[in-house]
Amino acid sequence: MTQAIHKLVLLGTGLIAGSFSLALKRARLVNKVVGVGRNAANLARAIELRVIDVASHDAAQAVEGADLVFLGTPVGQMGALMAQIAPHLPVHCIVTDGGSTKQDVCELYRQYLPNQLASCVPGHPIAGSDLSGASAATYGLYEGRRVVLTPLPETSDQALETVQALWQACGAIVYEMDAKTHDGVFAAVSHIPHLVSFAYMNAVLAKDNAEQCLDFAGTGFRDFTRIAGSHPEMWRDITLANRDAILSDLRANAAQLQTLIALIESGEADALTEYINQASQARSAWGKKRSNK
Ligand SMILES: NC(=O)c1ccc[n+]([C@@H]2O[C@H](COP(=O)([O-])OP(=O)(O)OC[C@H]3O[C@@H](n4cnc5c(N)ncnc54)[C@H](O)[C@@H]3O)[C@@H](O)[C@H]2O)c1
Ligand SMILES: O=C(O)C(=O)C[C@]1(C(=O)O)C=C[C@H](O)C=C1
Repeated sequence: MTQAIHKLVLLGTGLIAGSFSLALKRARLVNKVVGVGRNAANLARAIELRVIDVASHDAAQAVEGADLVFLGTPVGQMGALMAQIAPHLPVHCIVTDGGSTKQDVCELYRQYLPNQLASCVPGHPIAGSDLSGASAATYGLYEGRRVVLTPLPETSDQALETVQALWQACGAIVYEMDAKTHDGVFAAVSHIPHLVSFAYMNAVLAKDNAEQCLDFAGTGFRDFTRIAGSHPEMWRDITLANRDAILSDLRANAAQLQTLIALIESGEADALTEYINQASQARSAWGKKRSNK
């Protein structure tokens, strides 16, 4: 059982940070939550929904007296926020984040918080949705879900153990990974599916009868494109931050499409069946394995 946090500050009060706050409140592990944001209506809604207790537009002032800071903005905003809070962070305050990419965020900790690295714990919850803002925050978002921490060599055992225990109190299962491995894995199984879904959606929109196509779209379309409705700024930042791994995997995906085109052009039915069968078996096995856990 970890000690309760007296003051938690959310830098960015949206789905990810808000759900962290709600889960910790439910576990009675936090006394006061200050939410920092750019959007007054979102902050007002966060107070209404009890996601936060106090709203602020001033990150530097908000972190005074904090014992935990959670960065919950798109990754492209995190450097500027770290720079703002650096001179105001209490000595033992732990700083963590929920950013979807980790090599860039680790580099930002080094650049902007060089004297506080022992208290910095980069992290990434593998849970979320296509919805955003404080009103999308839910108590149970992290229950049974994975969280990957990518500690810096300087991160202290005490800071790491505290963040691990807080995520566990949210119901999450915590793993550790180095940041490069993390970014490679999540390029393949998170970033590429989103980008392919955006590209596919745009391909449908470019058709002459796009409206008619969308009108008749069924559950296959719905399942494949849910994530195309995700937040543009967040996905722009992820894509630019993890450029190399994403480009390499996007090219591999384009090569698969070329293989598929060649199979269809040649009319090789057995080879086409085998191509689809390989994917189908692997997806079914993944589904069974996950539902057993
Ligand atoms: N959505 C997901 O499925 C998911 C999953 C895991 C991790 N993440 C990561 O978590 C982070 C937050 O994502 P989210 O889904 O909660 O987004 P969100 O849009 O719900 O919340 C982000 C909040 O940050 C605020 N914000 C942006 N720039 C700011 C700034 N400079 N100062 C103060 N506030 C600012 C926005 O107004 C918004 O309220 C991102 O880094 C994202 O990559 C998202
Ligand atoms: O459920 C969704 O909508 C998500 O896309 C969540 C999802 C993902 O699984 O790819 C998105 C981004 C992350 O950083 C982590 C989780």
